[in-house]
Amino acid sequence: MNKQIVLDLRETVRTVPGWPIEGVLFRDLTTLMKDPHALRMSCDILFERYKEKKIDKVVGIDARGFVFGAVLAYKLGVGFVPVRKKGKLPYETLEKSYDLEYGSGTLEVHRDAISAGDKVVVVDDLIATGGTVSATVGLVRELGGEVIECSFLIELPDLKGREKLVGCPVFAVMEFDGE
Ligand SMILES: O=P(O)(O)OC[C@H]1O[C@H](OP(=O)(O)OP(=O)(O)O)[C@H](O)[C@@H]1O
Ligand SMILES: Nc1ncnc2[nH]cnc12
Repeated sequence: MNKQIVLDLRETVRTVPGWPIEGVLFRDLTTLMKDPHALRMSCDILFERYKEKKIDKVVGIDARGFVFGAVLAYKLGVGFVPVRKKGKLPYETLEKSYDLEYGSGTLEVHRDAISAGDKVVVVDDLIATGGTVSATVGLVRELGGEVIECSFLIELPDLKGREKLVGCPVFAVMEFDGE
């Protein structure tokens, strides 16, 4: 019988102060990802949460949302849709601009990636100000998709990101304060 591995996932996240700009406490998930038990536990938590929800597609946000989103899609047996930083997708796209904790940007999705009525879960590694995910939810809804929930490994509650997601449930595996 497999020995159960009890692990505090929070301890596998590395904090890097002052990156990419002064004043930011960067929560680095590469240390969680390189730990096989932490990676598996994180992905299993997401799978258990959505396995009965009749999800049609997982939307993952460039770039760190691709890691967890693709695993979730594989485990659910559904398709994966990448929402990418502007200029990376080759076919017809829809785009939205957004602000985040340390900058701004534009996200794109292929216009044919989501069909009207698709039940979608949006996955990213982290929600801070919520700018990135609210732009993503806007793209999914414009294509006729229904966002069942936005799902993260980490929420930074001090930055009040979930307040930007009106009418959209938010789930996070862990929370980290600003200090
Ligand atoms: O809630 P917000 O304030 O919008 O911030 C959260 C976003 O910031 C990070 O991505 P980043 O833009 O640094 O890109 P990366 O995943 O390519 O590193 C993170 O992966 C989220 O996508
Ligand atoms: N503090 C933070 N750590 C990691 N990723 C982020 N994205 C936005 N803010 C972040």
